[in-house]
Amino acid sequence: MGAGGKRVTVLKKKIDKNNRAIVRDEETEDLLARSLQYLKAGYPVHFTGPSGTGKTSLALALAKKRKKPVMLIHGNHELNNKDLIGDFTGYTSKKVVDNYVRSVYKRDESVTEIWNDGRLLEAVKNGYTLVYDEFTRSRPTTNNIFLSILEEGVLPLYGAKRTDPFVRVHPDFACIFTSNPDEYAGVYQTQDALLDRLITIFIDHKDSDREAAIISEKMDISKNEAQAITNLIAELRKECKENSGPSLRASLMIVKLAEAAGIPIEGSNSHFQRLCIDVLGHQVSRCIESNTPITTAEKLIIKACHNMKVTEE
Ligand SMILES: Nc1ncnc2c1ncn2[C@@H]1O[C@H](COP(=O)(O)OP(=O)(O)OP(=O)(O)O)[C@@H](O)[C@H]1O
Repeated sequence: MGAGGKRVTVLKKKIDKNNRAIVRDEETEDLLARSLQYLKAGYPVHFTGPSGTGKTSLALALAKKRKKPVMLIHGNHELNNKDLIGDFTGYTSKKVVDNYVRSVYKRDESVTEIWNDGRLLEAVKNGYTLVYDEFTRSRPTTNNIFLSILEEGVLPLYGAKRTDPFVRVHPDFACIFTSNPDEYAGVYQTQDALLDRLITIFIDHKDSDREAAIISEKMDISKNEAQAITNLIAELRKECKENSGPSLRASLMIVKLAEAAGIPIEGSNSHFQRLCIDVLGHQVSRCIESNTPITTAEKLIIKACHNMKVTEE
């Protein structure tokens, strides 16, 4: 009891759940510091690794460290030079009719095309930090433009009907790429010339202790509950083929959904098991070798739930 007989309530640390900032443990800080040095020296940095390991979050955190405006591009098959460099988007017309002197009627009409800078041109011209997320999803021919930027320091204005054939890259311009190695297969192998010019850092799944520390800091659950969930995920990941399986993203989803539905973090609870199957079932079924992947995945998840232990604080 507190002073005056009143019960003193100890509130858990208030966490802003909408805060998208990453939790920076020592290894993350070190990685960001090294990457910043590479950017400062003029080399583009490329984070590659399995899905959900935090590549995009890291790229954005690194970009923020440069304290320059950040431009974000998502790689996709449809992306083309017009999106990157810019395009004419229409016309403006100006008409002046001069009838001041009654007998004289003068009509002056001009039409101008409206040009809109593409995202890459804007970033290159103004020295922004460009984050090119999942760049291997774009066609290699689209990404070729980066070779001129990185090699010659110019952005060619292909087909832009502009008077200048190119724009010089602003000295403050920097580029951060992310990709998932699974997506290099097939046609994307031809991105090798570009990959050769990047400092590529592999971002793997963190061990369950690091993941638990991130979750307990980001979400309103205890360290031990977070640890129990990341252990469960790590156990399932072991069943998966290399570099696949559920990620930190799945752990975060389970915590968020359990909290929203008032489900306790308890492996023996049937609602918790159901939630885990919904969040993890499909992903686990795709990463294991089995003739009946869905049933096997469900069994593995239930087993991992039964093995789950939340140690007392
Ligand atoms: N250090 C961290 N601190 C807090 N949250 C993190 C951290 N790293 C990753 N996350 C969270 O994990 C989830 C996945 O991160 P992110 O989207 O950056 O991964 P990714 O590797 O880019 O995934 P994908 O390849 O699927 O695009 C996000 O919800 C992100 O907020």
